[in-house]
Amino acid sequence: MRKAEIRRLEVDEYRAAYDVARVSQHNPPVSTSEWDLARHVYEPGLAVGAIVDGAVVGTVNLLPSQLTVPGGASLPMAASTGSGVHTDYTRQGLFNRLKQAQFDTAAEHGYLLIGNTPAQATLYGRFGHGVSTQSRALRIRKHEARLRSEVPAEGTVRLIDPESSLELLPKLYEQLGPYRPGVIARSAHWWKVYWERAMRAGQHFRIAVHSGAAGDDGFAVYAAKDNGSPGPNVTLLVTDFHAAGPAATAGLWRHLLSIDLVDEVCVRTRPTDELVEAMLVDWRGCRTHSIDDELWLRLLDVPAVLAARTYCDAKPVVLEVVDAFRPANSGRFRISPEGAVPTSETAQLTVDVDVLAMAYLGTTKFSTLAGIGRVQVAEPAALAHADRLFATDVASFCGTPV
Ligand SMILES: CC(=O)SCCNC(=O)CCNC(=O)[C@H](O)C(C)(C)COP(=O)(O)OP(=O)(O)OC[C@H]1O[C@@H](n2cnc3c(N)ncnc32)[C@H](O)[C@@H]1OP(=O)(O)O
Repeated sequence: MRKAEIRRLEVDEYRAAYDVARVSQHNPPVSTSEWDLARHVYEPGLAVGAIVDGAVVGTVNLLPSQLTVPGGASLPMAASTGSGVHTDYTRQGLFNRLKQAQFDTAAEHGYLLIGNTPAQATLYGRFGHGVSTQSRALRIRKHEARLRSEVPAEGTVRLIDPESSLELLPKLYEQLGPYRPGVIARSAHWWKVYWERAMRAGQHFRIAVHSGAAGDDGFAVYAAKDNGSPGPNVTLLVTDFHAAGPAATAGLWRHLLSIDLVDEVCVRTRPTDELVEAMLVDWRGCRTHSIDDELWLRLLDVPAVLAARTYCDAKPVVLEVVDAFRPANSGRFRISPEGAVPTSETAQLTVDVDVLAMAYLGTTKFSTLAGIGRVQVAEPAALAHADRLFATDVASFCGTPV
């Protein structure tokens, strides 16, 4: 078997790399018209390829972003996208080598973390990625979904046309800011690749924008799906829903639940602590379809990432982090309400770097992870302290596919 060279890709190799990733996920090669927008997923120096005889046979890529962490800081994060290896080259260690090169590339460009929403849940743990946010998929039966009278009815909702959304949505999303831990920045390129491309593909999206006293403060994107029932009624599938505050959230729900000729409203990703059930006269009108893994994080610089978030009031804990894939990233830290600093004290708790990713945004407790054997516990009392230190006021939520 010919030995592959692993290296950064040149601009004229991006399209071939994009096709490797697409074909590995059973999609046809990109058309020329689609490529015009899809090419924006590539930024100079961030794509890596496995090359055999001058051809790309495997690839990984990064899209610049930022991650909101507890306390409100935004950290430089690169979103991992466009990964794949040609079927005739799989299981020869290429992806292993590509991931090493991807992590080096991200670190050299100053990214502290990599985030992704992977196609396979069994693949990424070995490379140190862990589930850092979870989201809830909901199904609401429209005829049972009368809102309680106490639900805020302040602002207004207007529909905007897809063309105006190209300018308005990116501005509005940015304006919403770091409103929850887990929210990530969407670059101009993200909007081209993920929004403009879907829109230009002819899908009939409707876009509702909520305005409160201070202006636009939330939006929901939805499309009607034939649900096979007799008659004109459809299912509304909400694919993108962001609102910074309770009034905007309530206003957008009010709009979605008021649309005629609808049997049910399905929303793919909402924060796990949003209690839509309690907004309804009939609690059971809203059902959880699933709780899903959402953003997976790979902490590339553990000291910097731990130092960047705030911690709640609790006794300090000495935490050891083991990174088998990037050993220089391992270390021991004293974590207290004042922050996280390296220490040589004896570790009370020890975790792998993917386990730290699960706890980092407050999504999963150390005590839960210890119960399933993912934390080495030298001092049991430290588990409750770690749970409190890493807790967040609101559930982390991303709501952006990458
Ligand atoms: C958005 C995304 O998530 S893209 C990533 C998922 N992409 C796809 O699934 C597309 C189709 N598949 C592929 O392109 C390739 O098979 C990949 C990317 C999944 C793996 O690439 P390969 O070059 O075959 O992986 P490689 O040989 O380096 O194996 C790396 C490690 O992952 C393991 N592995 C490989 N594929 C899988 C898998 N599907 N599930 C679980 N583990 C896997 C290997 O056993 C190996 O483990 P080890 O280091 O402990 O021995």
